[in-house]
Amino acid sequence: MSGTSLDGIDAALVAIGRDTPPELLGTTAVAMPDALHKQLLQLCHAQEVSFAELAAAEDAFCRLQAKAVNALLTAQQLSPEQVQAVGSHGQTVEHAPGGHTGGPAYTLQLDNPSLLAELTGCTVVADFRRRDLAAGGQAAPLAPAFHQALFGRQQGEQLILNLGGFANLTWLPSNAETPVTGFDTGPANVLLDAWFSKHKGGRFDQNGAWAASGRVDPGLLERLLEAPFFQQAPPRSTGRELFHLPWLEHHLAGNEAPCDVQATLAELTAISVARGIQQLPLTHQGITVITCGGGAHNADLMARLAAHLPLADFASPSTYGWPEDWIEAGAFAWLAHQRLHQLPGNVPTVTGARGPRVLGGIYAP
Ligand SMILES: Nc1ncnc2c1ncn2[C@@H]1O[C@H](COP(=O)(O)OP(=O)(O)OP(=O)(O)O)[C@@H](O)[C@H]1O
Ligand SMILES: CC(=O)N[C@H]1[C@@H]2OC[C@@H](O2)[C@@H](O)[C@@H]1O[C@H](C)C(=O)O
Repeated sequence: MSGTSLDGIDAALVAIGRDTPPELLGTTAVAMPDALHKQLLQLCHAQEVSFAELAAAEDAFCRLQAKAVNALLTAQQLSPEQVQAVGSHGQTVEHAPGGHTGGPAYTLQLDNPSLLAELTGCTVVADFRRRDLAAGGQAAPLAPAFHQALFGRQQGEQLILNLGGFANLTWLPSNAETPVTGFDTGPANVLLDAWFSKHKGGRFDQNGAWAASGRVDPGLLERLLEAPFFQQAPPRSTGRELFHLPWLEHHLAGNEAPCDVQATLAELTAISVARGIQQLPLTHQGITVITCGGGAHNADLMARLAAHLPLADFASPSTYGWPEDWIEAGAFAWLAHQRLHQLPGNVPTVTGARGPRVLGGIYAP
């Protein structure tokens, strides 16, 4: 798994049984080298791109994935034959489930599952999003089905929040008749990372310390919250094509202190997540929010969220044997398993697809 933050490849070894929740057996993270990070970031925002550039980025990305998989196999003393399959999400570089200017809907993940199969000797399952899109869905978020497999056996309703580059929610109601709900709430870390990198250098604002040193600019916050995405009803998903640095800069008056902008961006994430949660038909507001993704490590962001949701209780998925950084990688292992067993991977009430669909294609070793 590599998410929208472009911070690296997360490889998770997962045991999936029929009657037990998926179990995390081992993990390996490989950081994204600066050159590849820059290359992929440029592609995400490019107006024009050559096939050679696309191929070069995809190749480098795929080789990094293979490095992560092979390191995990070595660490776990496993041969490729002992692994049923590798689920490869690929790298999202553009996500346009509504199409652009009247064009067809698309979502683009750079990936080369054939090369990954060749470099690892494993069966690879890939291209998870496009079947949901073909069935009229948003192709995202896909994690809710996995959240259901992982947390759905607990008593009562469950709420899962992912704070990655973008934020998404999954609500598992206690009543099996009530449909599972899930949607993207907007940016989580993507703007925080971009603004931090521009003004301070480095990839991210450790623990949100810089944001915590600033003051929220209410005018700027109001202007940012006017983005049509925040008013959109689910099913909804988003990405870097809506929320990016030039979008932020367009809303600046020009005289803001950079740390105040950072504080405002953190507040934007917290408010948009809180509003998403407040829209859910929760049976009680004192719900436990299982929080995963890198943003769970950002103390400033978590404090802001707690301030907007005073009755909620924030918990780590570690309680269930899954530390916050491994849920998404686990989701794509589980989705690969679903594909191998011809089982659906999407939740139509989440993505808006016409029905359950078996997601992805299989690439033999
Ligand atoms: N200690 C920390 N303090 C502040 N922020 C952190 C910390 N650790 C991680 N992050 C944030 O989390 C981000 C990475 O999160 P994660 O790996 O969940 O994103 P992703 O999987 O790429 O995103 P997505 O879920 O959108 O695909 C970093 O870019 C950074 O902004
Ligand atoms: C198109 C795409 O890659 N979307 C990501 C992104 O990152 C978070 C959020 O936006 C979510 O919709 C999705 O990722 C997770 C893994 C998902 O599909 O559930």
